[in-house]
Amino acid sequence: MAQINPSILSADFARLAEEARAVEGADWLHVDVMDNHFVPNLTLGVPVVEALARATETPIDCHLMIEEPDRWAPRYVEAGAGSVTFHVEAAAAPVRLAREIRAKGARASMALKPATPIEPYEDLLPELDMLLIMTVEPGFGGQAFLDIMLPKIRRTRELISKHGLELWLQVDGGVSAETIERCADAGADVFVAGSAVYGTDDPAAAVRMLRHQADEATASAGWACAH
Ligand SMILES: O=C(CO)[C@@H](O)[C@H](O)COP(=O)(O)O
Repeated sequence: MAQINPSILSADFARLAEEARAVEGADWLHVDVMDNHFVPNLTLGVPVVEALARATETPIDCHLMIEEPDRWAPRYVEAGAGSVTFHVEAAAAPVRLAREIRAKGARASMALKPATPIEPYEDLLPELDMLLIMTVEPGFGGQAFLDIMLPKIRRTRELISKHGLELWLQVDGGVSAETIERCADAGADVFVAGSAVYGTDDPAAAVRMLRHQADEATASAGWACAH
């Protein structure tokens, strides 16, 4: 079944605990950490992730858009994140970092910005639990989905199949009722959605609707999710 991870970046930051609970039933709560260096925006850090982990039963999927992830990612596992994503463009030693995240008890995930190809990282895939393909330039919610990322999603799904991996394939940016089916058809199985969930009157219903759309598209495409 497709996983839907609402992005807290599109929530009301003055009511974070309430907004986190508004999407219980989602698979993971996606938490965007931005440092104003790796991306031109500043959001939240370790203490807020700790507070969110206490506030909701939904596991935390932490996306680090920061410099020096080798130094910081382990702190987010300690803060309670069940999955930690670092950007390969920022990591000094991605294999060592993925192993450290796993050793500390979280799922290890690596993200690629739109201009970063997957092919140089084929040999790293067995070290990961999830690969995140950004479908917008990281930094802000509410941007338009980049259709030109669909071939990269498709090629990544082929690599996952070729190596027989159970790696999850996440997409993030501009995912909505209008775009989720194309992502699922191309091979994504984990979908981050910010404005398409928190921009509605009923975030929990939006999660269910997106999941249904993704599942239908995956079934027609004929490949099976690893979860
Ligand atoms: O990482 C990011 C942005 O850099 C995302 O997680 C956004 O928060 C997604 O928001 P929408 O594009 O779905 O509104």
